[in-house]
Amino acid sequence: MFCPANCVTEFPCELYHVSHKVITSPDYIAKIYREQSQYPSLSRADVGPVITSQYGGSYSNISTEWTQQDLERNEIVKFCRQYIVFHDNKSIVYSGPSGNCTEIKGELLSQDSPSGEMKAVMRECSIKGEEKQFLEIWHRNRKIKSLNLTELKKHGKVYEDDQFGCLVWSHSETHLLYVAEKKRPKAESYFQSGSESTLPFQVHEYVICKYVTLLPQGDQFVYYEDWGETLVTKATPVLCILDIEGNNVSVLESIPDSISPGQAFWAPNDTGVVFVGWWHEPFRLGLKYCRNRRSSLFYVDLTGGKCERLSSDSAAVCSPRLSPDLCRIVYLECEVYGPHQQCNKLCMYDWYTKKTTVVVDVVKRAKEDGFTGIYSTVLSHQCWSADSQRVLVSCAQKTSLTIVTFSNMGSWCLLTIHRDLMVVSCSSPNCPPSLRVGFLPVSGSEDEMSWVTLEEAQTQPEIDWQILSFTPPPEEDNSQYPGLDYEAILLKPKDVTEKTKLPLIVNPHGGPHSVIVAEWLLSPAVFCSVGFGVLLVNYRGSIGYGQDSILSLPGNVGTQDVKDVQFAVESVLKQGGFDREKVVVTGGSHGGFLACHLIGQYPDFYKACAARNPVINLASMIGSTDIPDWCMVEAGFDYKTNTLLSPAMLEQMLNKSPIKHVTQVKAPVLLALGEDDRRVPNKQGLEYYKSLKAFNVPVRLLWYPDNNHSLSKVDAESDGFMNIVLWLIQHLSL
Ligand SMILES: CSCC[C@H](NC=O)C(=O)N[C@@H](CO)C(=O)O
Repeated sequence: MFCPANCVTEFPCELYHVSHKVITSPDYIAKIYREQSQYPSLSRADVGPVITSQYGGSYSNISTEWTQQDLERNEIVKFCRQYIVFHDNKSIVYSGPSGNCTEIKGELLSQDSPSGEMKAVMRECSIKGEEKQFLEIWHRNRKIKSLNLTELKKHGKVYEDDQFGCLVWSHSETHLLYVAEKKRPKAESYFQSGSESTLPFQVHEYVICKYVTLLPQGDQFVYYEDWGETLVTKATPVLCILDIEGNNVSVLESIPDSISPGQAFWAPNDTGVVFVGWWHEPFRLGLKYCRNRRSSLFYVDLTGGKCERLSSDSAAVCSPRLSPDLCRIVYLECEVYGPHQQCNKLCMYDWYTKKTTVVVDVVKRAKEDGFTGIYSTVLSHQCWSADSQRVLVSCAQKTSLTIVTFSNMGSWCLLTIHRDLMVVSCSSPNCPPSLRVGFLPVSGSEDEMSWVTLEEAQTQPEIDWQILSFTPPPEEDNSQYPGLDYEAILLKPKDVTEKTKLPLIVNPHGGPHSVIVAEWLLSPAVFCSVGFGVLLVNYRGSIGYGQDSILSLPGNVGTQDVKDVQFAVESVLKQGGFDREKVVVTGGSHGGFLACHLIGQYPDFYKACAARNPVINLASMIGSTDIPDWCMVEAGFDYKTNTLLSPAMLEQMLNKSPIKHVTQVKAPVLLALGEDDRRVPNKQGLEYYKSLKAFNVPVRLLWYPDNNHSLSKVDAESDGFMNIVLWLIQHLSL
């Protein structure tokens, strides 16, 4: 085998180990990528009912779902694995896998019934080339029902997304609740309708066909507003109920026309349905990554059909979860508009007294206990302790993803909790996700938590990482929000000799109100294994550091965030170990905005840049993105749906944009754009591409058809990674 560091000696050679020269062989880099992309992520876990064996011991079955890139098939595969956990309801006696992995195909949604006796599956499959959706009921070892929802024509496609979608058993296990697109009347043209002679008669602009359905003529090309990035096929959701015994699907009609329902579940005693309703008037704004959309909790009574609002009508809510004693509902609430992700309140609605209390309030700044607030975008579907007294929330706490107080390093994500048996995914930048279980200790003894590992993960011995803290220099302090610190995660190859000077990749996250937590991250891990240092910066404005940090950024984008990143990089360079002549910057979306700002504002500092779907010009983006409010808020204005843009506002947006500095840019730029990006339309990247060309800056543009903002399809992600790493190697002359 040849040395991946491209020297002539036999591998592993001294050069590779001692000087940690960057691996430059594309084949070898691809090999590392392939290996590290094979570590799967945990996407879900369900705990079955407690079973008492004939020998008296108790056990629970745990079913887990994982996802993994399949580079050969060019798709993300989903598979499941079962485990058995023997316990005494307080501690685990014995545990282990109860079989091998099985790939899951065609399942849009699935849910076990509360007793664990049955399972419902929403399945999509192709029959004679046509996509059909089925709702299946499984009982023990057989499928007892398979309802062809497509043929039934009660509604359009079923919603399988995290925003609206659900598949929920009634407490009685007789009905199933789900969300689907509202049925659209098949529109006819005025000229190419079936045939005039077969149409019986015409009433105004409608045609009564077969005396039953109204077919609107001329509506064929009417625009349906959708819910934006990743939700482009979703416009008008409706709540649907299947009566299992009667094989009957009904669509709930009594929901106000001005709201779109989702995240539904059955009310206590199955008297009705509780759901989140998003207001969509005067028009829909994108929902993906946008927690700040006006929405409330509603209850629709199934006997009288009355629909009532249970929470404030001027807030944004999500993730309502009913307690095991069926008495209370907890949910997350935050402000409407403003930053897209914010610190949440954890609210609780008492079903019987109809009173709402705030369990955890917004945290402006961490107090002595260090708690920085709740930043989750979703609560685990099962998040209550068995006694309905405690709620478990996993959320960013600075750079850690933490479950309440149970961990300090790395990231812990609660997958589920059932009768106090918790299932978590646990990872860190040098260790892929492992699966652990443990019983929630009694209240007050949470520190005594002990975990059992069901699925071990291999620590990557070549990766070292640490969390760094920064205090901005006095001239960069924010006078309105003074004294805010921020952090970064630094990954570097292990066992580097003292003399070695590593190249450094700077990577600020997107959002900007998001965070990079210390979890397993594929690209940084591969960059590090290839021989780069990687600095992931959580500049002021990131979530997980208190609401004040978030609020410090709008109006200051392009300056405060840029300077925070630059200060972090300079501080790391001062520590030594990195080559200041070999610093490059990468980023996606707002991270791409920062990357392009950095090469414009520090033209001699960065030697190359790679940006995925970057925001380039706020003024030209506001008319085409699915979230125009983002452009106004980040540029420092309040958003109203009826605001008319003035030249002064557009000027301010332009002044805060990377395009403003394009004439200074020297670093060669690699752009990766998604053809179907609705969030940062590819015209943004194209605008930059043309400007760079005009100013003779080397630029290469990668265009990914059938990809949206995240460029996360397997071929786009893997091709993007290889192109980026080779672009950086080329322009650093490694
Ligand atoms: C109008 S696009 C604003 C940037 C975008 N924010 C929200 O969607 C962004 O930076 N997205 C991040 C994720 O938060 C990304 O990495 O795509």
